[in-house]
Amino acid sequence: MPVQPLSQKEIEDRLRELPGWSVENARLTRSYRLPDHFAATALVVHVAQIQQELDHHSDLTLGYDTVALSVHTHSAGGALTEKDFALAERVEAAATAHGAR
Ligand SMILES: C[C@H](O)[C@H](O)[C@H]1CNC2=NC(N)=NC(=O)C2=N1
Repeated sequence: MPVQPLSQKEIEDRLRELPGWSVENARLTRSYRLPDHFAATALVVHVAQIQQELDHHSDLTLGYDTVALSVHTHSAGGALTEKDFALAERVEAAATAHGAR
């Protein structure tokens, strides 16, 4: 079943539940600072596991002590959908566990 684009109101409501996340260039976006490079790398691996589990994949960028991600739903023509917010919620919990801020 195709996943439906969220309305602007739904997106704004969801964003209120996800501090630090925003919509940039029509993609749901967040960047994190980690304690060191190894912690940042571990978060990337954890996010990769979550993405495989959800079958939904962000663009992920690893820096020295930073991890940045952005996501939209390819199969909805690049719109934001429930899948993007479900991924963001899982990533947010993982990031906290890895000491991200
Ligand atoms: C076949 C596979 O389920 C699809 O290609 C999935 C994989 N990961 C995905 N990730 C994202 N961000 N959008 C998609 O539409 C998408 N589709």
